[in-house]
Amino acid sequence: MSKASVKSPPSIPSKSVSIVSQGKGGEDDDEFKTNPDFIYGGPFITVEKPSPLLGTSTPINMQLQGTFKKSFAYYSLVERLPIILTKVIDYCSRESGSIRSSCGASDGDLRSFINYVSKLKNDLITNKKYELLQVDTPEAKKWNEWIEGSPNQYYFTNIWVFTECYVYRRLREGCELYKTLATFDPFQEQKSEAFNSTLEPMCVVADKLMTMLPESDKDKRKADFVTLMKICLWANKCDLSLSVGDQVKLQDNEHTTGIMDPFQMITDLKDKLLVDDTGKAADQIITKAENMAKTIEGASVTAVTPVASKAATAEGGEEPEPPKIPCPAKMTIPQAVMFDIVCDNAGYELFADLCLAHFLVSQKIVQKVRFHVKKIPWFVSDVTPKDFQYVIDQCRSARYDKKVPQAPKPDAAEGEAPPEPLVVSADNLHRLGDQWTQYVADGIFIVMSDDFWTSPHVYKDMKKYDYNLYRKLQYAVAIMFKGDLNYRKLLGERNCSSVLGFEAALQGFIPAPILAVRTVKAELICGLPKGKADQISKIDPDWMRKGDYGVIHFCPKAEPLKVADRPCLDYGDKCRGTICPTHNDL
Ligand SMILES: O=P(O)(O)OC[C@@]1(O)O[C@H](CO)[C@@H](O)[C@@H]1O
Repeated sequence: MSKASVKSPPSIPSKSVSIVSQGKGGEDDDEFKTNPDFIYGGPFITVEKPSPLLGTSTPINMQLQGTFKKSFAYYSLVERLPIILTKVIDYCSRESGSIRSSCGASDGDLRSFINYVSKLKNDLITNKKYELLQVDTPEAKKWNEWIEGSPNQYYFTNIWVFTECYVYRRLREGCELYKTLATFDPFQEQKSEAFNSTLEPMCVVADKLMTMLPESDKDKRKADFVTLMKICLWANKCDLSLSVGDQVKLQDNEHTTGIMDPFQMITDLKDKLLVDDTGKAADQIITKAENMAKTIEGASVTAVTPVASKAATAEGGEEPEPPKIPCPAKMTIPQAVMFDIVCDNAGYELFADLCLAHFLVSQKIVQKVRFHVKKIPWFVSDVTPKDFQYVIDQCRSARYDKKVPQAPKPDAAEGEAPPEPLVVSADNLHRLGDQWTQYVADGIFIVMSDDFWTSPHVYKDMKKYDYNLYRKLQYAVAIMFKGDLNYRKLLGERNCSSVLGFEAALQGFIPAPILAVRTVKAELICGLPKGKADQISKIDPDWMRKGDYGVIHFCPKAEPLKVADRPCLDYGDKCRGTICPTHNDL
């Protein structure tokens, strides 16, 4: 069976880039040389400075950083991220005509953007100090506070996740600086190509999902829930940042049937699923959802309905004001049973998430699903609100037809008709796309894009930086965090012991029960049996860098939902104590 076409990074990081020193560093960095950034005793005399880098991998319990030259963080900063930026530059140069006409951007704007990205790339590879954002928005101001408050403000020696997020935020600023490029997504083309290249597995999953939607008995419902979590897991292989923008081919199992079948992939990759909490998660989420539904129903019977007030319309008539709900800061019972998905990649991975969401709604396990996406283009293929709409629209209109003739059975009688060919078509994909459009219109699928998801902060600090979002997450029956970046943030970007339990690894971040569904693409992991990590390292020393292995952790614990000790942040003065204007996301 051939492997996914994700490029394997070398285990020894490249030596092609020499990084300019900015601080005190380790002794064992033999290749480190500085550029002559000042002239001492004559021109072109190289000045040796102590290197800030260390020739080690990330020590246990340290946060991941480019400082450690044998780590994937270092390799990513020295090789992958510069390639991603170079591809943006190439794309803007190659497609300048079409970009200019679709955005209405001038040649000058596009050239300035290209220069901005080139400088950003140069600053990264030469380990310059971060620059502050220039755009004047409240969100950019917050970023500047975080940068200035950061104990280390250099690309390689700050925490890896901070630097990576900073680079994507800067890339965004490169667009924001030019009005005509304000909505330009430099990764749009790659995301569209990725979607088109996975139509076949989407059709296969759509066909099977149709059989999972009618109300089913307890055992089938659980089995289907488990299967869909695993479909979601392996869909996380489709990540264009790990592949530096190259298209990712899912595990190739076509040789068996002539069709790329994600369900077969679950069986094929069984041994690569290192932590499998799916059974426990399915049971506990279903039970919690049933209890929550009863509580909500009970509360709505006893609740005093707020008096429907009337507002004067311009014509002098009266119009009922939109319904009001209890202030989220005071509310201790959710308005609906909701499942939250903190999304990762667009394309096939988002499609898989939508399938799970559809299943949960159809089986009446939950009433709503909230999708948390990124407000701006992020880590190449992360979902933005536009991508969310794009994936649904493309499902509605996709064209796919494939007939695969099947070989006659070896024991077929003479003259027996050959088996029917296998047919893959987009018919069910269209149906799903239509249904999802309706779910969005009806507020059953809710798309949220809070700024926090594109901040550099790890999740144990969410309460401190975005209490409001933390509070909203508390209303969920469970939250599924997708992918590697979310996993890194869940674990605080810390190289904890691989045997540390998932709950302990979360360091107190438990707004609701958490389901982490991630293929392993960075050097941190928890919840493994003793000796397992070493055993896999012997088989493949680079196993944590390629997305070949996966984990599905579940932590059932959640912080109890009490009246908040802070005021309503969403509506400020408009919040009248216990009643707030409608939240469309609660
Ligand atoms: O979150 P995702 O899409 O699963 O992975 C994101 C990712 O590609 O980006 C990071 C480095 O850029 C790695 O940790 C990880 O491999």
